[in-house]
Amino acid sequence: MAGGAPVPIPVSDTILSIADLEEAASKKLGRTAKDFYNSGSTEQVTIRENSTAFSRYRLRPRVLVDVSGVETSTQVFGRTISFPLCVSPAGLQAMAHPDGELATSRACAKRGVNMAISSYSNYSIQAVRSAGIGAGLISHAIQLYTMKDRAMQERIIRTAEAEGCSAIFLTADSPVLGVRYNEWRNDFRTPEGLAYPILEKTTEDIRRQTHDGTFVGFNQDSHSWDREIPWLRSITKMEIWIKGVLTAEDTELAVKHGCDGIIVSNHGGRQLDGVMATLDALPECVEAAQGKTRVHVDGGFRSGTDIFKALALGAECCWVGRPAIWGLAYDGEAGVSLMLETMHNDFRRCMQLTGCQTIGDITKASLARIDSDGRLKRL
Ligand SMILES: Cc1cc2nc3c(=O)[nH]c(=O)nc-3n(C[C@H](O)[C@H](O)[C@H](O)COP(=O)(O)O)c2cc1C
Ligand SMILES: CCCCCCCCCCC(=O)C(=O)O
Repeated sequence: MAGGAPVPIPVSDTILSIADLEEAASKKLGRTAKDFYNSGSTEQVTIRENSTAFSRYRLRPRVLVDVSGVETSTQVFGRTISFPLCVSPAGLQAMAHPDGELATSRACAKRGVNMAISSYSNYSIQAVRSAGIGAGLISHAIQLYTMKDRAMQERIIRTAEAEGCSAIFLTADSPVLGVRYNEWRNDFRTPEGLAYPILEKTTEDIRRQTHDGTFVGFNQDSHSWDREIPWLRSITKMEIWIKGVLTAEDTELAVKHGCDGIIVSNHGGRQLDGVMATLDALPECVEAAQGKTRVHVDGGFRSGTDIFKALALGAECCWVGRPAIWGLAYDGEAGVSLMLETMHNDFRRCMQLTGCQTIGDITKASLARIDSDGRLKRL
C-alpha cells in the first residue's frame, strides 16, 4: 500500500470475482435501480463489446522471473497509488447504499487509489473529500459536464479547488443524454430523500423531471473545444482531463488544447450505442497522444487481467464505474473494499504469472491479438 498503515483485507467465501459481486448486488437492488445502474443505451451493443473486447487478446507470459517483490504501484495525479485502478465518476450512489459516495471515498482511500466525484453525487464535494481524507490517502477529481450554467460550473470548480481536488474530468460525450430504454419503460425517478448538492438541487427538484429532462436542462449542446478548454484553463490550475475520447483525432485536439490527460471512455455504453469498445479505441488514442498527454481508460474492466491488457496497450491507469456500485449495493463501504481487493489481488497475481516485477515491465510484448482469421499475432 502506498504510504499509511496497511488496512485489513476484507475476504469473502462467496464473492470471488466481480461477476459474483454483480450477481449478489443485483439481487439486492430493486428492479428500477438495477436496470438504471446495469444497462447501457438502446441495443446494448457497446456495453457488451466493452467486455468482449478483452477476449480478443491473449497474454504472453515470461517464466523463471523472480516476482517475489512484485510492485503494483504507479502514479496518478502526481501521487503514488497502490495499483493502476481508480473509481470513475458515477452519479446517484446513495440509491445503491445510504452511505453512497462517502463509502466509496473511504474504501478508495483505504486501498490507496483515487476517485472521481460525479456532478450527480448525493453528497457534497466537502463531505466526499473529508470521508476519504479521514480514512487514508486519496486524491479526487471532480467530474463536470459541459453546462449551460457557467456560473454554477465555476462555483463547482471553486469548491473543488478549495477542497483540494486534483483534477477536473470534463465529460465531453454528453451534450445530450444517451437513449436508455430502461428509464422510459420504468419511468425512472430518483428515490425520495436523496440530495444533489453539487448541482444545487433538492431531491424534489430532480424528482419532478425525468433523467433526460434534467440533462436537457443542465447540459450544453453547443459545446466545443474552443468554448470549453480555454475558459477552464483561464479559471483554474487544477489538471484538466477530457472524459469520453475514443479517437485519434480527438486525442490530438486534447494535446493541442494542452489538456493534462484523456479518459478513453464510452460512458460504460450509456451514451451512444454502437461506438467501439474502449479497449479497441485505446491503441489509436495512445499512438496519437505521443506521450504528450496522459491516457487512461474505463469501460468493462472486471478483472486484474483486464487491467493488465489495457496497460500493455499503453494505458497508464484504468477506472471502473459499475463494480463500485455493485460493491456499495452488496455491502456499503466493505463491498467497495471487497471489489478493490479482488481487483488488486487478481492484478498482482497476473503480474506475477506473466513475469512482471513492475508496471514498467508490462508492454506490448506482453500481449498477442487474435485477428479476424483466428490467428494469434504479436503486437
Ligand atoms: C450508474 C452510472 C452513473 C454514471 N454517472 C456518470 C456521471 O455522472 N458522469 C460521468 O462522466 N460518467 C458517469 N458514468 C460513466 C462512468 O464514469 C464510467 O465511464 C463507466 O461506468 C465505465 O464503465 P463500467 O461501468 O463498465 O466500469 C456513470 C456510469 C454508471 C454506470
Ligand atoms: C430522474 C432524474 C435523474 C437524475 C439523477 C440521475 C443521476 C445521473 C447519473 C449520470 C448518469 O446516469 C450517466 O452519466 O450515465
